[in-house]
Amino acid sequence: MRLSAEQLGWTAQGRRLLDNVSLDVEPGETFGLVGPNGSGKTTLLRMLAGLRRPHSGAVLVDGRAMSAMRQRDIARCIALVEQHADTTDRVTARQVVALGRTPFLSPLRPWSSQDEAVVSRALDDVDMRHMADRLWHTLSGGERQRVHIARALAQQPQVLLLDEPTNHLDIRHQLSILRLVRQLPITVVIALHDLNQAMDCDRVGVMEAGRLIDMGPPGQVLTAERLHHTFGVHADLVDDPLDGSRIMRFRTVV
Ligand SMILES: Nc1ncnc2c1ncn2[C@@H]1O[C@H](COP(=O)(O)OP(=O)(O)OP(=O)(O)O)[C@@H](O)[C@H]1O
Repeated sequence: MRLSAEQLGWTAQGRRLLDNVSLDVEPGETFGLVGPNGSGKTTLLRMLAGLRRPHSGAVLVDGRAMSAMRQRDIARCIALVEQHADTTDRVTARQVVALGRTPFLSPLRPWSSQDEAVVSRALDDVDMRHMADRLWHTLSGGERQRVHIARALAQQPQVLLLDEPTNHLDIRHQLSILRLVRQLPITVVIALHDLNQAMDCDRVGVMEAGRLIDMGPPGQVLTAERLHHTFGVHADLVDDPLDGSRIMRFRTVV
């Protein structure tokens, strides 16, 4: 499924938080969104998920205006994993993941063993099956994050939007979640602060002060000059002698 943004704009309290953002994410592509704190990544992801309406411009899903789609239809094809999603309800991990099936349920299509299997598979994918019956408030930050990713996977989306999905995870779970996301045959837009992780995306886009100022293959976009000008750090780019991949070594603040 193709996800497009056409000249998106959003203003709050006189500040232009998204400024003329245009983007085409191809079916099956993994697109990384990078940029300093406050550059607009979350604002853009929420708009791509249909949770925030643009003040100008449009989001298109396979060429169809999202503004003309019902929320339920959007939820049947697009899932968002938010950065700070939380719940105060007394629910188990499995119940949170089961919420991912909501867009598909109706009086004519009640909960079935197929839904149960999708939920179990999603819990397995994030290594949370063994904690499925734990209450939400007893889970650690990283465990909650994995449950939220499982909820999005249980939605079986064609477009998956992830807002810094690895920020609470230990290194093993970071690597396994990123590998899982890359292997999914769906369209993915993922906001990342770890620029070395962003190197594994098909393309990256750089946000700066609400604008998408550059996009392309990570090796072409994440240059020493870009790191200097947009991220305010001096860095060296070195080639890993084992596999030739590009690694960033951050040195000092500009
Ligand atoms: N509803 C709002 N009203 C006013 N300002 C807002 C609102 N929502 C977000 N902002 C501001 O918009 C800017 C962009 O925020 P956003 O969360 O999109 O950035 P981000 O790139 O995701 O940042 P981070 O890397 O810190 O998560 C920030 O300066 C934020 O304070």
